[in-house]
Amino acid sequence: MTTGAGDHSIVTRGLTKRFRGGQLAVDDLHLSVPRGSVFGFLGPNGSGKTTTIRMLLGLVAPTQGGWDLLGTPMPGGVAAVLPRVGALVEGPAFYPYLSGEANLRRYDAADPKADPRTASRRIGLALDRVGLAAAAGKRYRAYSLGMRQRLAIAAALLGPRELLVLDEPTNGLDPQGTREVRALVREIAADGTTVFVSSHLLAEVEQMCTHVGVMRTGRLVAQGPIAGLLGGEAVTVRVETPDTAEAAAVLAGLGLEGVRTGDGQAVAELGGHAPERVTAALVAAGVAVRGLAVQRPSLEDVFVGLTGEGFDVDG
Ligand SMILES: Nc1ncnc2c1ncn2[C@@H]1O[C@H](COP(=O)(O)OP(=O)(O)OP(=O)(O)O)[C@@H](O)[C@H]1O
Repeated sequence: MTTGAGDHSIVTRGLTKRFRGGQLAVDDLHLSVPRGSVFGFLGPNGSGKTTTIRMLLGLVAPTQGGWDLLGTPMPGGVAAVLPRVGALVEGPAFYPYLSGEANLRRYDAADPKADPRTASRRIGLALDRVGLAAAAGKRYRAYSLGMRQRLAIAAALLGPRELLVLDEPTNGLDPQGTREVRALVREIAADGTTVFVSSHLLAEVEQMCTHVGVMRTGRLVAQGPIAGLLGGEAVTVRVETPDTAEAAAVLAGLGLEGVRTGDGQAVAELGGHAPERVTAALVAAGVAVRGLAVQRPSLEDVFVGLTGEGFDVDG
């Protein structure tokens, strides 16, 4: 199926960045971020995520390649498009002794494109959107880590946005703050804003995103809907038993594929078989079943399958 530019919030064509020292930070990137998606831009530290985001926002010039934001070729369209894009790349510096609201006022006043006549309304909406309306008058220094990051996201939402770009928004947060930010990202997406969010945490992307692009040393090794990437991996059934040969025979007899044994286990691809039928067949054949587990593929399995390497899942 071919898709028009209007279906995608971000499209890049061979986007490449070589720094002056010769470092190839981003290498021939072809990204397609569908409108309405929560797109997880996943990769270990140093894989080129921030450099890509900086190029997308026109903060650093690519060495090669082109890109569209919201259907408009860049960098020519920067002035027209950027007001419709919210971004959190390096968190804005907030004043500790000012309230959240006063900080947003200062931030907004420093933006020459922002209309001061609508500032109060826009600030109110942004605070409300990130769940800080009740804490708007509190000093920033009294905010929790999660509240601080939500205020930074509010700063990116001081106008109606079609696309929100967040660079590692949960970095440095405590577990509570991380949960708050993840929930907020999902809410913003539910409002219809496309969210492009970078992360080095597989589990986070798996929980928060509909789509993923996987970076490895400057190259995009996979992209697409998470469900599609996971769908390529088999669901397996793992039987713990002293009778591995008998169990394997039962699994093969049921028509399961990829049957293998070892280490007190018989393993096979579950295919379309119901786990309860498999269990019943094993028991009926007199196999001593100590345990039976159905393992669904995770994004980590997909990642390891793609790159042959593990991933720093815990950050
Ligand atoms: N201004 C620069 N000059 C030279 N090299 C740079 C510059 N900025 C980034 N790099 C290098 O480019 C590579 C990609 O860095 P980048 O910050 O884009 O990765 P990242 O995936 O965002 O990682 P992190 O999460 O650690 O920021 C790294 O090897 C980095 O050292």
